[in-house]
Amino acid sequence: MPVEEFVAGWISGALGLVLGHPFDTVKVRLQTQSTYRGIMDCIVKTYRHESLLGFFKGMSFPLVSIAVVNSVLFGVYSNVLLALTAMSHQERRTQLPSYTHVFIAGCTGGVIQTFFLAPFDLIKVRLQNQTEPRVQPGGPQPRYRGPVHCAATIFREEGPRGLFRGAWALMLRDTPTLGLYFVTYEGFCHQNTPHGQNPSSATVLVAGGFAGIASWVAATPLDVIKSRMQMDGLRRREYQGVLDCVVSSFRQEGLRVFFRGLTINSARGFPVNAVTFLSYEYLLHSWG
Ligand SMILES: CN(C)C(=N)NCCC[C@H](N)C(=O)O
Repeated sequence: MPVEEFVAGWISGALGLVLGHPFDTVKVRLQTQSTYRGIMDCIVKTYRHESLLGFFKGMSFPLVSIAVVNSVLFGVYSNVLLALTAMSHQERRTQLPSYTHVFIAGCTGGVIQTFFLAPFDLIKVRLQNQTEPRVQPGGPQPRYRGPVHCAATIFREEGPRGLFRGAWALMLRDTPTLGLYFVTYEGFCHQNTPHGQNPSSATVLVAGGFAGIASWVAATPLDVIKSRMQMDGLRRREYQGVLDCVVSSFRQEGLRVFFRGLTINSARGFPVNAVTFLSYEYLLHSWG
């Protein structure tokens, strides 16, 4: 099992995360809180109330975890594709495997990375939704004092299964969309690269960006449900499950609720994944 894909996935995922975390914080707040009138209102209030640091709340954990998650995602994808097509990463650069095999490998990576992502994503969402300004001595203490305290508090108050709250919604969100993610990337690279050559850096950047947009547009409806399921259980349980959350959200807020965060997901998805794929390809090429 080639290890370099896992390491390249680790490094490229961390680079993409730092670039995209402020977008992600605004998105999560728009999806789970009704106090903001829109993206700009959320950005202005967050900056005014919490300074620039407010946009980076909940990032320390994902910086560790996204590296692991991205490592698992790219490593599993690449090795499943190797098993399906008997083509190495380098061979695949010049000879496109079937879209079916790419989709299957992407979905497999999506399922497996969920097990690693679920607890970390839960902690990220819980911390991102804490809108208190930086703690002043004697001021109101936020519920969670940091990622480790958040994990310990969830474990104590909601039990070990509490750390996997929203995991089913996360798996339903990520499995098909990660298949689409890799199909979009591989297809765009193949369509825009002369036969037998490696894609240029510009092609990889644009292909990665489009893959990010395509996957996040498809993922946004379940992304909203996932975030709401993760915030459920903080006080009294509001939802009996994913389907109940979907029906209840639709009944209360209409179809538009499933597209909350779509703009910001798309705006974030392009640069984050352009950087992720470019660094991933660069690292594998340099380790060639
Ligand atoms: C749920 N969806 C759509 C995805 N996970 N798409 C793959 C992009 C992953 C990347 N680390 C990012 O955060 O954009």
